Amino acid sequence: MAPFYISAPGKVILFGEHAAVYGKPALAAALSLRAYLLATETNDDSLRLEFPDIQLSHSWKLSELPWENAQAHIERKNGKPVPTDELNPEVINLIGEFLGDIESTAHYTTCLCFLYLYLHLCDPLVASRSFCIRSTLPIGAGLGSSASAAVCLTSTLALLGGHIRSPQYSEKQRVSSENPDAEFIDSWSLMGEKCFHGNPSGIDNAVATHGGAVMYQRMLAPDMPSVRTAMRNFPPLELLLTNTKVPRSTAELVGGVAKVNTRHPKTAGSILDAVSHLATDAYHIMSHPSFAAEDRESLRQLVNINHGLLVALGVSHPALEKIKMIGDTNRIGATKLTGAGGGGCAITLLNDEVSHEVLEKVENEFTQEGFETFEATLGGKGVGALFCDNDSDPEVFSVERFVNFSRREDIKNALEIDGWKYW
Ligand SMILES: Nc1ncnc2c1ncn2[C@@H]1O[C@H](COP(=O)(O)OP(=O)(O)OP(=O)(O)O)[C@@H](O)[C@H]1O
Ligand SMILES: C[C@@](O)(CCO)CC(=O)[O-]
Ligand SMILES: [Mg+2]
Repeated sequence: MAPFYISAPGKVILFGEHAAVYGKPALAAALSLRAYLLATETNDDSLRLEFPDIQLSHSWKLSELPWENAQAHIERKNGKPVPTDELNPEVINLIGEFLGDIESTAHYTTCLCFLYLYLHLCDPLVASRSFCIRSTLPIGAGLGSSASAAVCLTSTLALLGGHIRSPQYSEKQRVSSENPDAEFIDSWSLMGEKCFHGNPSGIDNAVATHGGAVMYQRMLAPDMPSVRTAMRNFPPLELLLTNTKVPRSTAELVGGVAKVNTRHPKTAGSILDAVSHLATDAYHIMSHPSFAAEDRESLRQLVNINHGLLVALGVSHPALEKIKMIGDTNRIGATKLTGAGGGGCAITLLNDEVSHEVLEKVENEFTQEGFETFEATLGGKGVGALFCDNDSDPEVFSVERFVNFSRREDIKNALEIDGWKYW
């Protein structure tokens, strides 16, 4: 199969992060920053991962991977592998011996995610390949980078394994609003997210798959499907996205909230219920056909309340509080952490008519603190593919060039081109 790209967006959680893990509703929107995966055939008996964004280059001999042994433990329905509530322990054990030489947690979880999805979705008869991922998203910053990577890996391996068709078929199906291939990608990328952080709600991979903006609610009963409500009239929001650049792990932060919930169940329960109410209120406000100034003011109020509740759960960070303090001092709007917190990004819902001078002053203060602000739009496309055909510029599909891009804008300029098709 000729080289091809898969791309999936990151996300911004507007309301409801962490509460989403406990089955409360949360609102999130696709971000215009994305992950891109280039799949190319190699002429040796290997599967090669080139993930320069996390300084990972790793390969396995295709013939040595336990594909056959794994099949005995994989449930299939109509020939397709069935996702499970928990990671399949037998398959995890089989993978374990192929990860022994990997020390860093980020490398380990990424290789675990790849091998878990490969053994379930791909087919060893697929020629040996190289898989390279690059992101215009900041990694580990609360913008869904793990989910966008998981959706890229899932879509690539499911396409190679014959479990989904290329997206031009889905474009025809969209008329019937059925999109089995996108649902397959969504459900299997959740398995990928489980490799990254154990107990994901599914909101990140849902947005990375389907794009747009959603109210999402995980159902806690096993086998109960989550509820994803597309927000069709997503209102234009003036948002500032600021990265503290403080590294952190979603797995650890989600684990920290679980400890609070175990030690103080009633208190934590009241906090999570309050987040549930504000997320539901925000959904109704954002769904108003005539989204007006008082609606924007109500949303900013809910942003401040949501941030306070996340502080109470212990997932803020002094750098996030610094962003909030600078923003509040200059009255630019309402600021909250987004994603798992503990560092990473904050979003500010800007006040109406904030002057350019004030915004420039604030952004200079952020820069002096070592923070990075992002221009980004919300509500864009979900997972898509770009195939190399006779009319394609071979340079676009050069692994060498793709691996060596050193700036986000180089990736963006090279790949925001015509020809992409979306599931
Ligand atoms: N471009 C990439 N290449 C390889 N691995 C990646 C890439 N982007 C993300 N990852 C994997 O995802 C991990 C970061 O996931 P994590 O869930 O901690 O942060 P996030 O997804 O950016 O934030 P949040 O989950 O709060 O939205 C990285 O350590 C790495 O293992
Ligand atoms: C913190 C969390 O709510 C969002 C992470 O982006 C975890 C999840 O919902 O999977
Ligand atoms: Mg993540």
